[in-house]
Amino acid sequence: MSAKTIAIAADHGGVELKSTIVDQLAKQGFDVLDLGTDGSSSVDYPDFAYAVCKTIIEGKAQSGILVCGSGIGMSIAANRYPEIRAALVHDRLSTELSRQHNNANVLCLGARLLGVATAQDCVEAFVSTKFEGGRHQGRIDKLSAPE
Ligand SMILES: O=C(CO)[C@H](O)[C@H](O)[C@H](O)COP(=O)(O)O
Repeated sequence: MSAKTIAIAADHGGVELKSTIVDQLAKQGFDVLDLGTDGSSSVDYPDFAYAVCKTIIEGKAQSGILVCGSGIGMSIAANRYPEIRAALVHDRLSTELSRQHNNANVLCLGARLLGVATAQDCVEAFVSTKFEGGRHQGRIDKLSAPE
C-alpha cells in the first residue's frame, strides 16, 4: 500500500465535487481509493462514510475525504468511530487547524455550500498540513477514551 493512499466517497449531493477532487489528488501523485457513489441516484451518506472509515481503520488508506450536500451527515457518521477524527471544514484556515491541532484523518466537505475552488483549497491544505503534536496530543488521546 502506498503511504499516500486516500480513500474518498460521496453521496449523490457530493458526487460531482468528488470527481473533481479525485482528479486533483491523482495529479498530485496520490493513490485514490474511490468508494463511490458514482451516479446521481439518491443514496444514504452513512453507507459511504462507513466504507471510508473502515478502509482507514483496516490500514488500507491513511486518510479519507467525504463529500455530501452539507458535509454534516458525513461528519456525524464518520465520528462514530473512535479511530476517526473527521473535520467538517469551510475554508483553508479551518482545514489547516484541523490538521495542526486535531490531527484530522478525514476531511468532510459540503458540496452544496462550498465553491469548487474553496473545496480544492481545503483538499490541498488537508494533504499538505502536518499535525503539530505537543499539547494537542493529550487532547486527541482523550477523544478516543471518553469518560
Ligand atoms: O447528510 C447531509 C445533510 O446532513 C447531506 O447534505 C446529504 O447530502 C443531504 O441530506 C441529501 O439530501 P437530499 O435531499 O436527499 O438530496
